[in-house]
Amino acid sequence: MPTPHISAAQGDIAETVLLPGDPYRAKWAAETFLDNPRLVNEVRGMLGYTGTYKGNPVTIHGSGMGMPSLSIYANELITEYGAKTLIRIGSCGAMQKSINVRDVIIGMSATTLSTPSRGIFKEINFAPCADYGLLEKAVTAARAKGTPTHVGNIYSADVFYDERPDLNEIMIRHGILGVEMEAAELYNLAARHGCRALAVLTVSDHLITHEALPSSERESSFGDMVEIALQAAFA
Ligand SMILES: O=P(O)(O)O[C@H]1O[C@H](CO)[C@@H](O)[C@H]1O
Ligand SMILES: O=c1cc[nH]c(=O)[nH]1
Repeated sequence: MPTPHISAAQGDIAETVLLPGDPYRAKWAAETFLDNPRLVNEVRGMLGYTGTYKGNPVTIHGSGMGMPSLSIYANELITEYGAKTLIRIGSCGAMQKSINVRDVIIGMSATTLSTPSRGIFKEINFAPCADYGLLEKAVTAARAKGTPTHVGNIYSADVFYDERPDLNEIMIRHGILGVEMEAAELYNLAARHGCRALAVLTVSDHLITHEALPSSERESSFGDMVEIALQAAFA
């Protein structure tokens, strides 16, 4: 049954869903890595494609930017379309000197100031964490590809233009690898609904060195991340 934000028919969404923030990354990844990709959603321009990877059905669907947006799509994909494995494929800013632009960061856990789940967790400081099986398979796939990869705690921020530089300093001092804006709520929702979730991120810019990936190089750098996510899902 179509939802307020997804017009796909039942059966048009695969149990495995890759979630980039950017709907055009969904289009590019589906057309580059899937066999027979077809458009299954374009409500509000949030593109979703379903195809196969090595014979396995996969949907690649935009999540939009930020946890409230991701929450809408992940909720509908899980509760109305039966998604079981959800892997975010996103960009992030590096927060440690040992990490370089183009490296991959896999989010073992995700620190936040708040999430859309705050209302139900109340006094509980729930620790959003990745599915270990997916994480292990993603690490194996990344090592096999030779992609420089870092695994650990990430920061899912509520704002891109942060007026609190002291927060980043505290995150850096506590070993946070990188900052992005969706993974924590994806992990919360996966825990609530008995799904598997993981965030595989490509470093697009560096909060300490201020280096940034030129837009001309983004696609080729993001390709490793997509392949790592697909291999983790089906290993
Ligand atoms: O590249 P995506 O997947 O959108 O991820 C990152 O980029 C956006 C901010 O520019 C946020 O969504 C952040 O999480
Ligand atoms: O959320 C994000 C994504 C990329 N780079 C950042 O600094 N923040």
